[in-house]
Amino acid sequence: MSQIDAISPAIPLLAIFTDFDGTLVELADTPDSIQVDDTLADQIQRAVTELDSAFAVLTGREISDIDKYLAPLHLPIAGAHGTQRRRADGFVETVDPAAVLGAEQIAQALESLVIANPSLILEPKEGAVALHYRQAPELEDAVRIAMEEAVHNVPDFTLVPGKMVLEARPRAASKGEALRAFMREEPFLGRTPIFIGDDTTDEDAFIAAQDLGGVGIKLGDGETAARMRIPNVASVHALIRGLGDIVARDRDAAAITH
Ligand SMILES: O=P(O)(O)OC[C@H]1O[C@H](O[C@H]2O[C@H](CO)[C@@H](O)[C@H](O)[C@H]2O)[C@H](O)[C@@H](O)[C@@H]1O
Repeated sequence: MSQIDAISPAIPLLAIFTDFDGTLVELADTPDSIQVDDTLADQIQRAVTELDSAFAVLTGREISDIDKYLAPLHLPIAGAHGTQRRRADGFVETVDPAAVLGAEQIAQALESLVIANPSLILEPKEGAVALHYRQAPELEDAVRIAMEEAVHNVPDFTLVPGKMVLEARPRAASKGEALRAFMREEPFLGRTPIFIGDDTTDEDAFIAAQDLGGVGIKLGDGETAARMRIPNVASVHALIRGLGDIVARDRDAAAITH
């Protein structure tokens, strides 16, 4: 083996993108009752360091939510299904005012259904809306009908089904578009993207990662465009640790050889 072979990276320079709920943390009964592993922020920080900060979260939650759960980290994040975006340099893009207004109108239109059915959870976000029926699965059809009506009056919005939730977001925003935007910028530029997710709302980002020469990794069962699968949240944590280990090993090997 030549010296060059000995120090060449075992894997290409990677950019890691990951979903949050159901991927970095287990699903819970309500959005606020998730349990975040005490070591998660440290594990991610190590990967961030080893990957030269090419690590971002693409989530349906708002950016502020992820900051709270992953404190003290302040990662690049696409929030509210790509409606919000904080770049790696910390700059937070302005959310389209039409999206903010549209989401407010949709949330308002759903209020009477939620008042009549307190087991539903309405989660208004900046530029998107989630209506959760995990506590009342029998209301799935009522939720769909109400959401369709609400979105009908706000034409630039579309509905995306998630896990026991129906969400409304602007047609122009998606996790796939967010991944593509990050990949045009440092420190992601030129790297090979990996996106890990568990839900139908992650499909756009699997496709985007694969279009850009990378790979989508789907957690769990279900039809998917992702080329790889991973069984559970614990395996996602192990993968993130493992990728950090490989990069560190390559760097150390290169340092010894030089
Ligand atoms: O894109 P993600 O990071 O996966 O976020 C998707 C949605 O996750 C949250 O809802 C889901 O998780 C809740 C907590 O486990 C669960 O109770 C709910 O049934 C799930 O749909 C979050 O509340 C939403 O805002 C996100 O869009």
